[in-house]
Amino acid sequence: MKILVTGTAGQVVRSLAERAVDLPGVQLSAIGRPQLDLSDRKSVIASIVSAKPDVVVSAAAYTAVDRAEDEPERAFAVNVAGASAVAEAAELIGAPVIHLSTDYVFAGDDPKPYREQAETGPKTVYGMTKCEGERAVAQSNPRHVILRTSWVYSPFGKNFVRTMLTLARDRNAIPVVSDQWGNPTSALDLADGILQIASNLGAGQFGIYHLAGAGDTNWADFARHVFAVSRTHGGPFADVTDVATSEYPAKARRPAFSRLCSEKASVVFGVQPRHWQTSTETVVRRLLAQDFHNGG
Ligand SMILES: NC(=O)C1=CN([C@@H]2O[C@H](COP(=O)(O)OP(=O)(O)OC[C@H]3O[C@@H](n4cnc5c(N)ncnc54)[C@H](O)[C@@H]3O)[C@@H](O)[C@H]2O)C=CC1
Repeated sequence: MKILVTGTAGQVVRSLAERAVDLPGVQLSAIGRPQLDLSDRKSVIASIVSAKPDVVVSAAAYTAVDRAEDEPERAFAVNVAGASAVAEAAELIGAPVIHLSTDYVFAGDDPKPYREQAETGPKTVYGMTKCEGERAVAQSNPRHVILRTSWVYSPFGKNFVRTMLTLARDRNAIPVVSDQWGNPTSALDLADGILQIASNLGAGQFGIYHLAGAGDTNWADFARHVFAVSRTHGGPFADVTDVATSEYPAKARRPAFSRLCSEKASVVFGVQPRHWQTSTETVVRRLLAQDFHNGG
């Protein structure tokens, strides 16, 4: 099976590349700028059609949540028109598309874990682009799996776990928001799930799914766990001070509740995400083993 992933540098694509290496019968390739630029429809269609994969994973996106508030046109162009072009290109060659989306499509005011059919109501430009992107993908290719995930971290690129470890090198105490709740998701676990879905995808299974780490937490407790693991392994650690969202202004409003219920993906595809604490341990250990403060 030939899997083509959009983007070459993102956390999810790098995790997919790593996890696919040992999978028999799977050939995974990644394509990003300049050959495939989501803001240039022609480049998207041409590069995907010429690669002729069996499955397309649409992982590249405009992911700068705060910056999107200042440049909505660019964010919409990439996350709606770009995502739509990826799905359309897959449709042209008869391939299904697995498209990554986010908890930001929800308003974030419901403490219960969101199920797939829950009403969307994004509060940020990024969330609006991803929400509209989902609709565009579904319209462009009926053979789609829209996979919403949340709080992604990994040994690669910029993410919360790397940021905490980097900050702890120079500080004894770090203020972290404690009133936003969600499911931290290791991109490595997400990659395993995506590969499992890609290998088992059949008629009747297309649609929207949630796939996030098991268990939930808030950012402050997430940071505490990162430091507990890091300390055990001789890495940097700091005291975490609880901070309210209202004391920590950001351009884009963060959802208070981002919990995703991943039961449907588990029932339909047999995908069982690991507990976030277990996966955090794996990622912290890997970050400590590399030069983590240099951006990965
Ligand atoms: N990082 C997170 O916490 C979460 C991410 N997601 C979604 O998961 C997917 C993957 O996220 P990550 O790997 O964490 O993102 P990332 O920010 O690590 O990587 C994004 C990738 O998209 C590429 N890209 C950006 N603009 C592009 C363009 N115009 N043309 C081609 N490539 C372009 C970048 O070069 C990069 O390789 C995205 O769809 C994102 O919206 C969903 C929920 C949470």
